[in-house]
Amino acid sequence: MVEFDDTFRQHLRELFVWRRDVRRFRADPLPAGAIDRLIETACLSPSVGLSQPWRFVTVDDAARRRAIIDNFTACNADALNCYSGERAARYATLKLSGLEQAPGHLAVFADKASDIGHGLGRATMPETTEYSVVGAITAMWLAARAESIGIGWVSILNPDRIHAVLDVPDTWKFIAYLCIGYPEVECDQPELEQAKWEHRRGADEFTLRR
Ligand SMILES: Cc1cc2c(cc1C)N(C[C@H](O)[C@H](O)[C@H](O)COP(=O)(O)O)c1[nH]c(=O)[nH]c(=O)c1N2
Repeated sequence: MVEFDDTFRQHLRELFVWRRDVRRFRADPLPAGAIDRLIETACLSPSVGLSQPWRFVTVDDAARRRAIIDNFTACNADALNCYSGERAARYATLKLSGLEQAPGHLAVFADKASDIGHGLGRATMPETTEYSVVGAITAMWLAARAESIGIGWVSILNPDRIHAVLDVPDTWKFIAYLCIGYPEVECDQPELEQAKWEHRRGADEFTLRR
């Protein structure tokens, strides 16, 4: 039986507070096996019916990385066009990916066709497959921070294009593209908050009592 004491709980709380979405990476490479270790930790996550629907693709090929970066650039330009006035001006100043600098690139998919788990828990809520994968990504995000490794989630991408670039099975649904590396700075405040785009709100704003 493993027990966790107050000191551990304090550290765990700090881990949650100091985990960041990282877009600014140092150039130094990740230690050998770091991403594999993070994937192994992610695989300890809960999943509907123990289906483990997460599928990971490490992207090291320079041409594929370039194609992903080009897709981000195009999608980000489209996103900018959805804003106007002061909000557009502010959006244009945001750095919304570390794709160019990050030493590690990891795409994450949900396998919608896997038999693992025998369908348990998915009949009325097939979307629990995707929920399971997002949970695993969150676990990986925290595990990385515990090793001073930063992760940045990039969603300003076209899923069909990501499929084509990475040549993965049709039954895999694109969930996330992660940039992984050592952050330039550590901070306890989201970058979007520092940029005055949005601020973190307290739990009371999101909690109903019935
Ligand atoms: C599903 C999803 C998708 C994205 C993100 C997150 C999640 C959960 N985030 C990161 C997001 O902006 C960030 O988590 C919040 O701003 C809060 O900051 P911290 O994660 O606490 O640093 C994110 N950030 C970014 O710069 N580009 C992006 O495309 C995305 N996409």
